[in-house]
Amino acid sequence: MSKVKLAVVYYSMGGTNYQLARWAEEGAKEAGAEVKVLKVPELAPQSSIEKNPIWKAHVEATKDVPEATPDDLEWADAIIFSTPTRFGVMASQMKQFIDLTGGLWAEGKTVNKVVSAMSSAQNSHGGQEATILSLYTAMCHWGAIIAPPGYTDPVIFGAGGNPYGTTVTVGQDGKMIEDVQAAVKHQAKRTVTVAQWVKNGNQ
Ligand SMILES: Cc1cc2nc3c(=O)[nH]c(=O)nc-3n(C[C@H](O)[C@H](O)[C@H](O)COP(=O)(O)O)c2cc1C
Repeated sequence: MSKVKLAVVYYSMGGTNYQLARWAEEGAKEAGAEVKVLKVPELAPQSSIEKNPIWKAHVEATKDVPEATPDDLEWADAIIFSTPTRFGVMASQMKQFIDLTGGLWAEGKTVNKVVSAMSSAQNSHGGQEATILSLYTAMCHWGAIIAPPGYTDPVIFGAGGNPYGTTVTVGQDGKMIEDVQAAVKHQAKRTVTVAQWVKNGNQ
């Protein structure tokens, strides 16, 4: 059986979704996948980043994380997305990245990618599910196979119980107020498992 190739594609301003992406990487590696953690390209003007010390520090801390490209999606059997909730939908940086996959889509190369999504928001009911669904809507157009966690493991109940994908609430100080590490790792393992079925199921 050949190894599942997983791309964890994230956007983060303050580090939350970056941390979710790293936990997903750990979970997927434990499940035997080959993993790339990739950030989507920034769209905000440098002047906005400079005015926000937390944002500026995060950009600096993650400067060595490679930027995601459509080639990475072609490489991947599975993709886990992680994006902050922004006015109830995915961050524009993530949407722009998805919008640049039109060429891959036209060649039929987005079909049967196994996908799953995670998010964070400042309020416990601030639009997390809507954000994940905004990603899953685009995934239907890709012809991707959406692998939500559902309630496939008890850890989900201990992490806010979101069956659409792991989500976490961040306080005013930018720190996560729930412990979702185990839920993220479970979601990553499940994504790899489903991708394994799709990739090797006919062998
Ligand atoms: C422009 C903007 C819009 C946001 N919209 C929402 C929102 O609709 N609901 C919410 O609870 N939090 C909202 N937030 C807070 C972000 O979701 C929160 O800062 C983010 O999840 C932190 O993730 P990060 O550390 O990876 O950047 C918003 C933040 C910004 C900057």
